[in-house]
Amino acid sequence: MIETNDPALWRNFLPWPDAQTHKHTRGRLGVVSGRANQTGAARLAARAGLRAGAGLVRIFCPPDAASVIAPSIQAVMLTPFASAESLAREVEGMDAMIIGPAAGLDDATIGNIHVLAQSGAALVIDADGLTIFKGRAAELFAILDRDDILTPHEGEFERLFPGYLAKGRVEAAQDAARRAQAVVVLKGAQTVIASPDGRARININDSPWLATAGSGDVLAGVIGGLLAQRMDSFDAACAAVWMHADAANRFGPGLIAEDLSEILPAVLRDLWSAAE
Ligand SMILES: NC(=O)C1=CN([C@@H]2O[C@H](COP(=O)(O)OP(=O)(O)OC[C@H]3O[C@@H](n4cnc5c(N)ncnc54)[C@H](O)[C@@H]3O)[C@@H](O)[C@H]2O)[C@@H](O)CC1
Ligand SMILES: Nc1ncnc2c1ncn2[C@@H]1O[C@H](COP(=O)(O)OP(=O)(O)O)[C@@H](O)[C@H]1O
Repeated sequence: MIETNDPALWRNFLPWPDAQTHKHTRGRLGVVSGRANQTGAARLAARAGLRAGAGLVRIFCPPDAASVIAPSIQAVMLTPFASAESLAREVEGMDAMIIGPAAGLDDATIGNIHVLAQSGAALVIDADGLTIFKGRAAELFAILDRDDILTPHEGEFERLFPGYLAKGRVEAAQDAARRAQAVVVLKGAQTVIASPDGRARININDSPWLATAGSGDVLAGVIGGLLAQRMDSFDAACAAVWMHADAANRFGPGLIAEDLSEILPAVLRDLWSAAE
């Protein structure tokens, strides 16, 4: 069944803090950064995750990237790691992890995804985290859980699910979610969100102003922020896609990826006011 993605479907499941909440109970989100010259994408995702309400957000970076990232973050925290084994130790206790934005197309990214899949955190896998599995997608699908989320644009989708798009975007995303046994967010005008149980929603508030570098990294961050707060993965993906597009529509001309996280509070405020 295909539904139109609408706040009425998930607004009452959005996570809000209450008097008993502290930052650790609100949800811990981690983002894996690329090397020193590729850190912007992780920073965009981390800030968006914090804005989406994760209580604590930490970037995990290769050692050479630490001195680049440290001066450009404030509330977001930073932990360098030197190997997949050390990443495995450092991410203990994380509720959700994002990997892929500018992660690097090398074996280290594959090794890092393998250890994150064992970590107990819900995963958002985007960008290089998808592309690196071109020609070996079964290896990725074998380690995913049903609460993990893949966020391909059409180019990345074709690398993991060759030929599927010939059936049309909705059927392609549904088949992909069944094949991967994970939630699939097929990005683009009218983003399709598909669950491994066959449900699918199509987003219709998309904004062409989102066609700008880094906007997908911000979407990964919003999804991760909601996941870290233990929102159901399919609903979190639907909510994040709608909120991301709503932020872009509110900003309009001149939008760059950095703007999206700054508009998010207004989007959240309206959803909070309307929650029952
Ligand atoms: N501030 C940053 O540090 C940013 C880093 N980014 C990262 O930079 C790395 C490389 O990004 P690239 O843009 O080269 O990689 P892509 O995989 O996005 O693009 C490579 C090729 O894929 C095809 N493609 C791209 N988008 C498509 C679409 N929507 N539909 C169909 N085909 C499409 C095009 O042929 C393109 O040349 C990624 O890891 C990405 O996460 C980007 O997210 C942009 C911002
Ligand atoms: N023409 C468009 N209309 C609506 N949304 C778009 C359009 N182009 C891109 N987007 C959205 O912008 C984001 C781009 O993500 P992505 O391609 O991963 O970019 P990046 O890798 O630069 O972050 C996605 O959320 C996608 O749905």
